[in-house]
Amino acid sequence: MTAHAASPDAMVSVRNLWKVFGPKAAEVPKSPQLQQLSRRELMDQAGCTAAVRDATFDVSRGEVFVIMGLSGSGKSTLIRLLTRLIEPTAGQLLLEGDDLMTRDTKAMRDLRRSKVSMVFQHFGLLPHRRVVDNVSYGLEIRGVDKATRTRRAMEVIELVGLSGYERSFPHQLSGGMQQRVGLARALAGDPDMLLFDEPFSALDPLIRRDMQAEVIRLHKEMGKTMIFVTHDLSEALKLGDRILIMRDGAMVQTGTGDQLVGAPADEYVRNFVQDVPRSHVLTLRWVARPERLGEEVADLTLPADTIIRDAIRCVISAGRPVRVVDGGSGGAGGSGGKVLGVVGEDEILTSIAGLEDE
Ligand SMILES: Nc1ncnc2c1ncn2[C@@H]1O[C@H](COP(=O)(O)OP(=O)(O)OP(=O)(O)O)[C@@H](O)[C@H]1O
Repeated sequence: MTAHAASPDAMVSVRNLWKVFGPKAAEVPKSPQLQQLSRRELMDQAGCTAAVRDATFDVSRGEVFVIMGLSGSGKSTLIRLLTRLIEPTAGQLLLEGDDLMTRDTKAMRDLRRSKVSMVFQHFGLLPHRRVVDNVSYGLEIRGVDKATRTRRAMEVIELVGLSGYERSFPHQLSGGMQQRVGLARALAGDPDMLLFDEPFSALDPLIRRDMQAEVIRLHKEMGKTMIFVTHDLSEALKLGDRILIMRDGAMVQTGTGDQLVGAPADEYVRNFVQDVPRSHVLTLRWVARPERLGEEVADLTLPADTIIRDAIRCVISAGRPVRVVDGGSGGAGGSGGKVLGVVGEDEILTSIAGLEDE
C-alpha cells in the first residue's frame, strides 16, 4: 500500500481503492496474504474476484485521463467506482477535496445528476422521447422548468452538431448521431466532469473518428475534466493527456502517451504499444543525443516536446543536426531553455524505422 494522502487539489483523488466481488470481499483488501494471490488463486481459495486492486491516482482539473486494458482488466468497474455506481470495497475517494465515501445515497445521486455525467457505450436513450426531450431529461428530473431546460437542450444540441434533429426520435438517427445525443444529454447539466465508458466502441471506424474529434473539440472549448475508458490504444493516444494501463484489476503504468511508448513498464505494456508508429508519438526529447565535439550544428533550435514526425522536414532541410531545447521557444538563431542535445537525420530516420533499441 502507498502512504500518499489523497490530494484535495485534484479533481479526483483515489487512494488504495478496491472492488472485490464475492462472499469474502471485505477480507481481501485487509489481508496481505489474500492480496498476493493471482486472479485464479483468489477465486479458488476465497471465491472472490478483485476487479480493482489497490488503485491510487489523481486526475487534475481539465485533464483527459484514459483508462486502458484488456477485457476484464477492471476498467468499467474502476470508472463506476468513481461515482459509487459500484460501491468500493475499501479505499479513499475524493472529488474536488470532498470525501465521497462519507456521502449518503441521496447526495451521491445528486452528484451523479449535477456534477458528474456519464456517457455509456449503449446510449440509453428513451425511445419514445424526441431528441430534445432526451437531452433535457436530466434537467427535468432535477426539477428545472420546461422553458429553461428546453433552451439549455437546444444549446447543447447545437454544440454537438445536431441542430435540425431536435424533434427526431432516437430510432430515426444513425448510431453516431445517437451517441451525439448521449453526449448532449451528459453536457446539458453543465457537469464539472464527464465519464465515458467505451462510448464509441459500437460505432463504425469513420463515425468513431468523427466522435473522437468531437470530444477533442468539446474539451478544447469547455476544458472539462474527462475520464475515458477504452481498449483501443490509438483512441487513448489521441484523447488522453495521461493513460492508465490496467491488468487483472491492478495499475500497471500511468503516463503520457510518449512515456508509455518510449518506456513501457513491462511486457504487457510493450505488447500494447508495439505497433504504434514511434515517430508519431515520441518527442525529440526521446531521441536527442549529446552534441559531438566540434560538430557543426544548424543555427536553429526545436522545442523538446515537438513530435518527431513534425520535425522531419525541418531537420532534413537544415542539413545539419538541430539543437533541442527544453523550455525554450525554439526557432532560428536559438532561444532560451536548456539544451538537451541534438537531433540529426540519423536520429530521425532511426526513429521512423523503429530501430532505436537495435
Ligand atoms: N458484478 C460482478 N460480479 C462478479 N464479478 C464481476 C462483476 N462485475 C465485474 N466482475 C469481474 O471483474 C473483472 C473486471 O471487470 P470489468 O467489467 O471492470 O472489466 P473491463 O476491463 O471493463 O472489461 P471489458 O473491456 O470486457 O468491459 C472481471 O473479471 C469481471 O468478470
